[in-house]
Formats: sequence, structure tokens, C-alpha cells
Amino acid sequence: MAQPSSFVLTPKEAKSAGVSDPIHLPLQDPFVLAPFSTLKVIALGIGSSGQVFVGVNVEFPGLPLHHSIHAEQFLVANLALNSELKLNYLAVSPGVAPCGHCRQFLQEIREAPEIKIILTDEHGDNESLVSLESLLPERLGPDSLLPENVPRLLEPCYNGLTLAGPAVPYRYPDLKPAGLAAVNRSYAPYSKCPSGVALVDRQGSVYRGWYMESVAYNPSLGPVQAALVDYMLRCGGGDGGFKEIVGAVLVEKKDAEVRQEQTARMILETIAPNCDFKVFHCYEIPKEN
Ligand SMILES: O=c1ccn([C@H]2C[C@H](O)[C@@H](CO)O2)c(=O)[nH]1
Ligand SMILES: [Zn+2]
Repeated sequence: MAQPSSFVLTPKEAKSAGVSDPIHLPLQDPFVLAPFSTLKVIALGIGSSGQVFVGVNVEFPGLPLHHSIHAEQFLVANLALNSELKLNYLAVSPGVAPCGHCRQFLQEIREAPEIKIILTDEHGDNESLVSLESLLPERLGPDSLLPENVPRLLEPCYNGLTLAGPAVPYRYPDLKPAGLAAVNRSYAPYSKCPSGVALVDRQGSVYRGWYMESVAYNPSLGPVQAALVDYMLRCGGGDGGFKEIVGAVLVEKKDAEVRQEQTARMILETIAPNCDFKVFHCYEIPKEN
């Protein structure tokens, strides 16, 4: 699988890759793009730690287009998986501005309207810096549906879930705890149905990701897509791509109103036919009085 040389750069690495200041993010070299795209998009973001995060768009052969991951969504998942608390600057490939779907998904970050977006022409020249608010005025924000004190995307959250039922043996024992840790970090304040996915490749490396919802529902990022972002970040499967995924676990609440099981199975059967997929249920640990 073609990969950027790295999806997370320290401030020092970013500097040696040519990031002199936010407005001069290196939008082409040294990054190699994801292989499936007709339009190849890279998103770069600077987080509050000063690290530079990378996202690429991912299209899945055999799946309807709405399962694709936009570069900006990949970038946000990269921030979340790496516990980065804030996104300050965002730049997309030359001549591309974040699309409406991504402008909406970014709203889940607190203070989203203040995120600075770097726009350029198709040659990477004539930069300008605009706020996300100016790209999406009169937004639908999380404040429309959530109280102020509910953690927003990228803010620390712990869902207090534990695995239900007797321990069923599964041939990849590392996946269950990884899936549980993932569901506990899932951002699902609208459905209150968090979910997490853990994957293992042929080398035995484990990857994980969690469901991240949008106030506008459709731009939400599914738990399989989020785990695939982790897989790509860490060069899972080497050159074998998603076919090297041999095991997957989904953890979600039993009888949840919003369930991922069928969608997760369908996605994995399509892109990772060698994958042994299992679902484990969880429940909320009762709070002590
Ligand atoms: O803001 C955008 C717009 C489009 N794309 C991707 C999605 C799809 O893979 C391809 C064509 O739309 O470009 C992005 O990643 N970000
Ligand atoms: Zn987009």
C-alpha cells in the first residue's frame, strides 16, 4: 500500500520537511498518496502540540462511494487516535478547499469556527488564510443538540463500558481488549451508541479505531473506517493492503438502537476477504452511589 513517509510529524521533522510556518505547509512532497483515488487529496493539520498530522482520501473498491474516507476526515481521525486535543490549522491539496461534508464534520471540534484554513491555487501559490466560520456560516453545530458540558470530538472521553457475557474464546485474544478500549473512546453523543473496532494483520500487529458522530448524522465516521485509518497510519499489512487483515472485532452495546454489526461485516467482507470477524457486546458499568 503506497503510504506517506509518515502521517505524524514532530515540529522538528515538520521543519525539515519544509514547514516554515502554517501558511507554507508542504502539500505535495514528500507524501505519496493513497492508491485508489481518482482525485488524490492530502490534508495537513497543525495541532495544539505543534505536531503536523496528515490525512489522505481513501476509496474502497467494491463499496458504495459514501463509505469513502475524505482526507480531512482521515486527518481528524489521526488527531483523535493520537490524542491530539485541538486542530489549529488545516491545509488541503493545492486548488482544493474542504468540501461541505468535511466542513460539517469538522464542526464536532470545540471552537471549530476558529480553525484556520489555508487555501491556495492549483499551483500551491496565492495562499490565503480563512476561518472555518467563513467557509461554513450559519453552521449546524453540536451546540444545537448537546449541552455545553458534553465532551466534543478530540476532548478526552471515557464511556465506562465493560464486556458483557461469559468469556468466549477467540483466536486473536489481543483484539477484545483493544476493541473495548476503542469503544470507551468512541464519540457518539447523538445516538449514545458508541462502538469500537480492533483489527489484526498477518504479522500480528493490532490496530483500532472508534465511531465518531456528526451532529448532521451522515458525515459520521464509522468504526471500521476509523480502524482502517490507524491501519494506514502504521503501514499495516505492508504492500498487501487491506487483504492482510486476518481478524477483526467490533465492540458495541447489545440491542443498541444504532448498530454497526451488519455494516462492519459488509465492509470487511468486501475489502478484507481473509478476515475472521467477531462481535462482542458491552454494557455500562453501573455507577456506584
Ligand atoms: O474535501 C474533499 C473533497 C473530496 N475528497 C475526496 C473524496 C473522494 O475520494 C474524492 C473525490 O471526491 O476526493 C476529499 O478527500 N476531500
Ligand atoms: Zn470532504
